[in-house]
Amino acid sequence: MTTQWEAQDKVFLITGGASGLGAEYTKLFLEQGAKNVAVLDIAEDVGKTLVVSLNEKYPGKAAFFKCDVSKEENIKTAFQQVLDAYKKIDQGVVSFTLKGLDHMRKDKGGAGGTIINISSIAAIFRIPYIPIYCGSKIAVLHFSQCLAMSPVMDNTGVRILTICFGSTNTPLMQNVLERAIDPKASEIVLADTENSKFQKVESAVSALLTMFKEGELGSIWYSIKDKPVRDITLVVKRAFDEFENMWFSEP
Ligand SMILES: NC(=O)c1ccc[n+]([C@@H]2O[C@H](COP(=O)([O-])OP(=O)(O)OC[C@H]3O[C@@H](n4cnc5c(N)ncnc54)[C@H](O)[C@@H]3O)[C@@H](O)[C@H]2O)c1
Ligand SMILES: CCCCC[C@H](O)/C=C/[C@H]1C=CC(=O)[C@@H]1CCCCCCC(=O)O
Repeated sequence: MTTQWEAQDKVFLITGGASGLGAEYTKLFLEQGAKNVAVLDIAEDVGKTLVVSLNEKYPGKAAFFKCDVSKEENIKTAFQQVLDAYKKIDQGVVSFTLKGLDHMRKDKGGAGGTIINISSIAAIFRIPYIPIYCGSKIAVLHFSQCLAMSPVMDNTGVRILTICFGSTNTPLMQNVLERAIDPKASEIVLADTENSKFQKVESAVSALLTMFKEGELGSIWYSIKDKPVRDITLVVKRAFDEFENMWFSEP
């Protein structure tokens, strides 16, 4: 029987938590009984407005911390502010893995818990008009995959999970045509955008919750087209095993 993880009484830290999917995870974990949720985001006004509205329903449970996750100093400062406010962080969503891991790992006095990294189908599909985005998303996937391997993670008590979402209806998907790297790409983008079935935000959020409750350390999940979330760890592992076996089989 799979262990069921619960959000009840846990402290969450969510980067990019002011809007889009991050804001929905914030709401989700409060609904699930989180003790506190720290929302980190670069967008101060949006983040503050969100926590004001959440605190009406969950008094004192949500707080906003301004943080640009592309800046190491910002991450350090925001982390310290969250720890000063809540004393610990035991669950985190997205892109702060090494800093988060350092605070959370049991072998360094942390509370253990879960780190969820948000990847994308752009990590496992080759999409020619968004190469930088694809590169960054496979980096998230591979970073998480390597980090979760034995023996490095054996004593940390931290569960690393990764999810690959397909197109999901959030602000990220607005004005996409303007963001293709090349004007020649626009037609392909348009066709792709029209053909691809954007899933509902609720489907992505429900997928994330299932993964949070059931996911094993190092597992990788796939959520597209409003379908039930799937654990794709073995599929990804098989691909990498094949390359590694090619290397090991050479004399
Ligand atoms: N929407 C999709 O189709 C989709 C699909 C797969 C993966 N994803 C991933 O899900 C995550 C959230 O996407 P979304 O669709 O909710 O996007 P979004 O644009 O709606 O929201 C992103 C949030 O991140 C914040 N942010 C941006 N740069 C930041 C920075 N440097 N520091 C701190 N905060 C920053 C923004 O202010 C915003 O609140 C992203 O990692 C995205 O790649 C989205
Ligand atoms: C030029 C954009 C074209 C988008 C159409 C594409 O079929 C959609 C891809 C989304 C599917 C999952 C994602 O993560 C993808 C989200 C893509 C977001 C791309 C942002 C790129 C950027 O602004 O740097």
